[in-house]
Amino acid sequence: MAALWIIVPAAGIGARMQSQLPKQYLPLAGKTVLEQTMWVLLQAHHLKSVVVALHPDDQHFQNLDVAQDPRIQIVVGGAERADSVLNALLVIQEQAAADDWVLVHDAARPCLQLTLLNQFIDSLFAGSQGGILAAPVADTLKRVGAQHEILATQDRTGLWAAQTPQMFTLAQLLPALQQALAVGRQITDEASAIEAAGHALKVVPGPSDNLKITRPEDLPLAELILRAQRGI
Ligand SMILES: Nc1ccn([C@@H]2O[C@H](COP(=O)(O)OP(=O)(O)OP(=O)(O)O)[C@@H](O)[C@H]2O)c(=O)n1
Ligand SMILES: C[C@](O)(CO)[C@H](O)COP(=O)(O)O
Repeated sequence: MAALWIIVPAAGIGARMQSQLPKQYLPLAGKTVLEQTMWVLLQAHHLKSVVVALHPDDQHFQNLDVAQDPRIQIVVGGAERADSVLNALLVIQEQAAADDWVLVHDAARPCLQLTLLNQFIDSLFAGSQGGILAAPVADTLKRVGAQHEILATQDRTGLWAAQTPQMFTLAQLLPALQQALAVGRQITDEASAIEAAGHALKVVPGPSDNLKITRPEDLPLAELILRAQRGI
């Protein structure tokens, strides 16, 4: 029976957050951002293990209660998010079965609802095609220059904003990511590598509240979302 491995890229420095602490360790609804994310992921269907990619200098994770969960493994992250994911995949490859699945979810997306996570997993698990959560773009998109001048208004027909989780078979994801990085392709999500490798994938409509905490104003919004979701 195939199993699910989860990768949590958590090795970023959160520069856009402009905070002393890396954003994954900022307080959120009584815990840290990362703990809120891990609380959901550790309840995933078919879960075998969660591999968390940490910054080489991370001194925070070891102090979290969740770090004691025996299903969690730690790997050193890389220079870019894709490098962190690749490092985790190489650890998983040593332990996984050929038909196992890998789900990647950003540490910075703590508002993913458990019911949605497991619906997403169950919708893909019995098939062979991977998939991503995404939401159709709702705003008019402008291409803006360095002086904040409008360069063009982009046609947003058919444009969706990719989120995480993104889930693919290990057999597809590892070689696709290795190949994309080897040729210097700009990889900002796993689907980019899968697309470049010519694999089909499904887009599963995701909610607009599955936000990625990126800038300071995102944290109070995430607090409101989580407290509303969990009744805290
Ligand atoms: N080398 C990196 C860079 C990012 N990430 C992780 O990838 C997720 C999404 O990346 P992003 O929101 O860009 O986080 P940061 O890179 O920390 O933010 P910034 O770009 O503002 O520094 C985050 O959970 C982050 O910790 C990672 O594991 N390894
Ligand atoms: C993976 C991702 O969250 C999908 O939208 C996004 O690409 C991460 O980008 P970042 O610049 O690493 O935050």
